[in-house]
Amino acid sequence: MIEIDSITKTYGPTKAVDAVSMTVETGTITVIVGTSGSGKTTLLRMINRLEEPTSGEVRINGESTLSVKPHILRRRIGYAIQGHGLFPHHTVARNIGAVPQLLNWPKDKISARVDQLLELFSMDPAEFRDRYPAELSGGQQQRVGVARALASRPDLLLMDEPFGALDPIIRTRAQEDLRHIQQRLGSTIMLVTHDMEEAIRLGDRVAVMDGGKLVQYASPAEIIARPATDFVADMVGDVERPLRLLSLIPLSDIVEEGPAEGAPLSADASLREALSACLWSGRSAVPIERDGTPLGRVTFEAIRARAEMQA
Ligand SMILES: Nc1ncnc2c1ncn2[C@@H]1O[C@H](COP(=O)(O)OP(=O)(O)OP(=O)(O)O)[C@@H](O)[C@H]1O
Repeated sequence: MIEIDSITKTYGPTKAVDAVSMTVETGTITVIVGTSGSGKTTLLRMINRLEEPTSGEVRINGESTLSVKPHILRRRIGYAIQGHGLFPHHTVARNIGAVPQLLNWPKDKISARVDQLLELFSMDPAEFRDRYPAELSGGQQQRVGVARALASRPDLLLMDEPFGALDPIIRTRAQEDLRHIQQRLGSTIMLVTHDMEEAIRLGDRVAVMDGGKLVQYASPAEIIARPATDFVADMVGDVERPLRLLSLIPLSDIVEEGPAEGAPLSADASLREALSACLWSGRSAVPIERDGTPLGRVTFEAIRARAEMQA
């Protein structure tokens, strides 16, 4: 559990972060979202002490970060930033293994961990472990950057706009990968973005920052349904509200018996994805499966009925 206790950072007259308190449960994704200059990055960087707080404290599993030397703390906390920050002259394997190596893990354990992470990120180890960053696509570089941050099984992974540089399609894929991997590994992640869509898609909890203050800290559903301030409501935006709500509901909620044509969707996919599939292919229903086993179908009508219920 991460406890952020009334943490403040002032730069001269500017309160970059103003008495923010929040508790993050182990094994969850918390997304910090806000406009430019709202203090997101400063808040994140105070957690691994890349910035020292002016006042307040962060505790990780009960232990104050102030009682741990910053370089030791940063080995225990993964950090991934936009543009990945890979070492250009090191191979993919050496990049991913950088922190385990600092921690003196045995070579074969590092090697096994590198291969496991590459596989998790859908990159064949035989093909990719000896390549250099320049020999990867932008999306692959980003995945290696995240794999590196996860390599030593950190207590916590901090991510600052990790997908900011990716085009929208790769970005969605990268978000799905991260969700999947986070669930597999049970990691605790705090991620900064200015994109509310990303916050809602990824976050178990969403923290909305405005002018250095935490204005709302709640589940995505709560943020959408009951924005605490006009600022939050603006960030959520009214136009896409029904679609955003649909993106929170898994297909398993409304799956029914019966046939449907075409490519199946996973029961964990959202109603929004099923709606897109129906509209894109002109189908009135899509088949649903879980791990390859057919479960039934979701109909366009059922999605519409559910959207009306939510509105
Ligand atoms: N080293 C610094 N010296 C002075 N002021 C700073 C410093 N770092 C940040 N600030 C100020 O603190 C405020 C919050 O900055 P921060 O980078 O945390 O915002 P942000 O929400 O991450 O913004 P962005 O999305 O643009 O990165 C801004 O007003 C910024 O100008």
